[in-house]
Amino acid sequence: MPATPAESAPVILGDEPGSFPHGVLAERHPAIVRQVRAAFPYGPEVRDALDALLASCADGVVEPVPAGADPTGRDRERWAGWGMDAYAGRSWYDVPWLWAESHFYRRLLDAVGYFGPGVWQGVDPFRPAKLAELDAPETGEELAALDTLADLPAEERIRALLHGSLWGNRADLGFRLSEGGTGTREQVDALVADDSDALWSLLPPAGTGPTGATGAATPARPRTLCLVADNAGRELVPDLLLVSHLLAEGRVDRAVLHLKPYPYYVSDATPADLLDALRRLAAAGGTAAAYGERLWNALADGRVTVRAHPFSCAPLPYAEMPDDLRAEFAAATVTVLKGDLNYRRLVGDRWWPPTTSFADATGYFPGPVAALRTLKSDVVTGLTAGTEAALEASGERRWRTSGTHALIQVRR
Ligand SMILES: O=P(O)(O)OC[C@@]1(O)O[C@H](CO)[C@@H](O)[C@@H]1O
Repeated sequence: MPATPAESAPVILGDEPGSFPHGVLAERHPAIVRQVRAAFPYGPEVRDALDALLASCADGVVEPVPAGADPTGRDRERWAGWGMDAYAGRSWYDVPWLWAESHFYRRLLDAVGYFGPGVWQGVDPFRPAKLAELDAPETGEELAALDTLADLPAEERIRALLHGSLWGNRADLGFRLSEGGTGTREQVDALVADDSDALWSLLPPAGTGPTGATGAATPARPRTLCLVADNAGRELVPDLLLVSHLLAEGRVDRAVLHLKPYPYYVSDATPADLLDALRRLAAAGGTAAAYGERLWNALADGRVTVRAHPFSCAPLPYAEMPDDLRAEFAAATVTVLKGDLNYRRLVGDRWWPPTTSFADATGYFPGPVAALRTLKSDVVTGLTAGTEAALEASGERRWRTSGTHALIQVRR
């Protein structure tokens, strides 16, 4: 029997040396600052600001967003609403880890002058890394492999596309900084939970209606997929292929792509990254270009829309989402959240017992919801006791954080 979520599951902090969250604050963040410092010929002012952030990573504190720090002038107010007053002046290590990480990316963008005014306004500090990945030979190979999909039976084809999108989540540039590798470490094709049948029951092919939780057919209405994207490049590309395929099969009539309003967690996809991905699909030729063209047309005629909601970069769980976002998700046939960070925000960044029911943890979500995620942090719910025991017995100590395992979880 899965456990029921207890409000008391402790919120994850980064205060325990040797833990994964502590390592992110103490090692990953400084590595990111150094990478950004080397990415562009920033002048002395930016370099000094980056050095100050680097020093702060070791023993600094949360600092309020400077007044007028963004062109809209609303960000300071937003951060106040997101808990800044409670956390300003406290150590990075003593506030919720999710909050500290999000604050780090906001501080980094301030340091590089992203919010301007000035020459660096709007320049994505992670763009060189994102483009290198998009233009890497491996990306070309993955896109060329798409040509062979046509030979597969329809069910296998869509499964391959779903798994491409799922495992594309390993393409997380922040994660690779920590792993110190190229990301080519052998992928253990291990799903710790697989509710893909439930996902397809929500999105059956055209002409067949979706079934409700009881299995009964639900009345026909335009089917809308909300895809809350994660990383750009080698994750966004397979996400787009999946969306294009779902449109082609009439499994969805519309899609809303939720992207980040500004660079975040190194490689999270922004609207500019979407354009780069479409460009890459077009350049690939063959089947990939055809998939890309279909998506281009759907964007042009409004069947696919793009959102970059400020809450997408909020340091809070989705349980605290604002009403306008709640209404959008409520109207969707299903909302698919990609990746590890979205998963943490979906179920709450807490030390849940792994057998906590996913349905209960996401019970607040305003409509059917699915998570496609490789495991890159300690949070996990919805495992059976048997799966948890097998993982613990496997001898693979870092099954929660190494990205070798993945899950497809659905709450209808
Ligand atoms: O959301 P993503 O791209 O799948 O992963 C984000 C990530 O790399 O960053 C966080 C640590 O910084 C963890 O949630 C996770 O390991």
